[in-house]
Amino acid sequence: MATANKNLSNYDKNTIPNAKDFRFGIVVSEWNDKITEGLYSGAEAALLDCGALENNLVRWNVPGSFELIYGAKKMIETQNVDVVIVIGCVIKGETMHFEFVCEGVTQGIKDLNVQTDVPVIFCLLTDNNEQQSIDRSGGAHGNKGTEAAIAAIKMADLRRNA
Ligand SMILES: Nc1c(NC[C@H](O)[C@H](O)[C@H](O)CO)[nH]c(=O)[nH]c1=O
Ligand SMILES: CC(=O)[C@@H](O)COP(=O)(O)O
Repeated sequence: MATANKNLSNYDKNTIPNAKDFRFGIVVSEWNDKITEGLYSGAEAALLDCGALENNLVRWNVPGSFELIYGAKKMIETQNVDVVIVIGCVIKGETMHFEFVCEGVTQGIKDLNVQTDVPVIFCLLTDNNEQQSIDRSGGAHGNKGTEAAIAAIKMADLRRNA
């Protein structure tokens, strides 16, 4: 189902574990910061709405989405978090750079999920234009940051009970 047919901000709190006992790392790319701040706001609001404590949200900024990989790795190594959310927005330009950044981040985050014991949630927009990013960061299609926060709570709970 395409995002256009699914509001990314809809969730039922009755189906989500309480987040009060979990510690969240959130790594945010500064590239396209109007978009990434919108994604972060959606994620933060959902985490707090589901019981997360403000003091248990650890936010770091990195220059661009490619640096999300290293930022997440160091977050895991040093901050005693139960789960990490990486937030970025990659918008296609004139060259193949878009493809390499998107694939690189995808593979790097996948590797962290395989090689570490902390889930890393993939909140990366990979859009053809800025309007698609606006629509998915609190606009017409909701907020992928909200979606990522809910996934983070569920994965932290799975890890705790596994
Ligand atoms: N074009 C975008 C980038 N490019 C920068 C890279 O992510 C990286 O910071 C650089 O290659 C240095 O390592 N980053 C985004 O997050 N979004 C873009 O649209
Ligand atoms: C995804 C990007 O890195 C992008 O901003 C690069 O733009 P361009 O391909 O026009 O150099």
